[in-house]
Amino acid sequence: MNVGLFFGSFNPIHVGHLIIADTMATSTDLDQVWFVVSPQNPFKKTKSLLHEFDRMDMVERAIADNSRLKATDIEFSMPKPSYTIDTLVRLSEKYPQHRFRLIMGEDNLEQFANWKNHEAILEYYGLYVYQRPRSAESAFKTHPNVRVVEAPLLDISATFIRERIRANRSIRYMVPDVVGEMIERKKFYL
Ligand SMILES: Nc1ncnc2c1ncn2[C@@H]1O[C@H](COP(=O)(O)OP(=O)(O)OP(=O)(O)O)[C@@H](O)[C@H]1O
Ligand SMILES: O=C(O)c1ccc[n+]([C@@H]2O[C@H](COP(=O)([O-])O)[C@@H](O)[C@H]2O)c1
Repeated sequence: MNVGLFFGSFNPIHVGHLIIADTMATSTDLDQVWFVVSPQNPFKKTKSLLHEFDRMDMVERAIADNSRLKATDIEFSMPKPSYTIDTLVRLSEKYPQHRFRLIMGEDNLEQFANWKNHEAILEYYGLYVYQRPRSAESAFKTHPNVRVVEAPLLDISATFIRERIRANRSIRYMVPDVVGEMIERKKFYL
């Protein structure tokens, strides 16, 4: 199977993430998209970052009814901070039957040259890039293993959602109902 990997904190997962993942899974040769939930980075501890198990739980609930979307907690047991190339290698060892690619917003291409072994990521895995509202042109877009995929632009972020919750404002339609209910029940981000 061709599997696209979508990395993130998902604090919480929102419609911006879900629409990209579903668009990638249904308009390319990717058979599935897996959300790779990043653990708490020991160097980047922020008060609003929920425990990794709670973020994973929200992702799993959000995608439960979509057979093309999956989630993995593989980085929870890896040395922190986890480098993307190490996770790609680990996943390829664990699932030799799958071919993994990296899904990335155009904005992340700006820093991509500084990533650990980014040449190996390009050569052995490849990138599926989607447009973002604000991002500069990147030379990586013309690389033979970089594919630009058309997807809707949704200018929404987990930061914006957390701010709305703290201000007691509605986040309806910004996250799936099951995620909104869990956030409310567990009093997350208040
Ligand atoms: N609205 C969106 N549309 C497309 N991609 C997004 C959107 N929001 C975030 N992403 C991308 O999804 C990946 C995971 O995102 P992340 O979990 O950091 O969410 P976030 O909404 O950017 O969070 P935060 O606001 O807390 O930084 C990142 O590569 C990020 O660039
Ligand atoms: O592997 C790397 O060198 C690397 C460097 C910076 C970022 N990343 C990955 O890119 C994603 C977004 O990172 P950040 O720092 O913008 O939250 C996240 O999944 C990181 O693991 C990866």
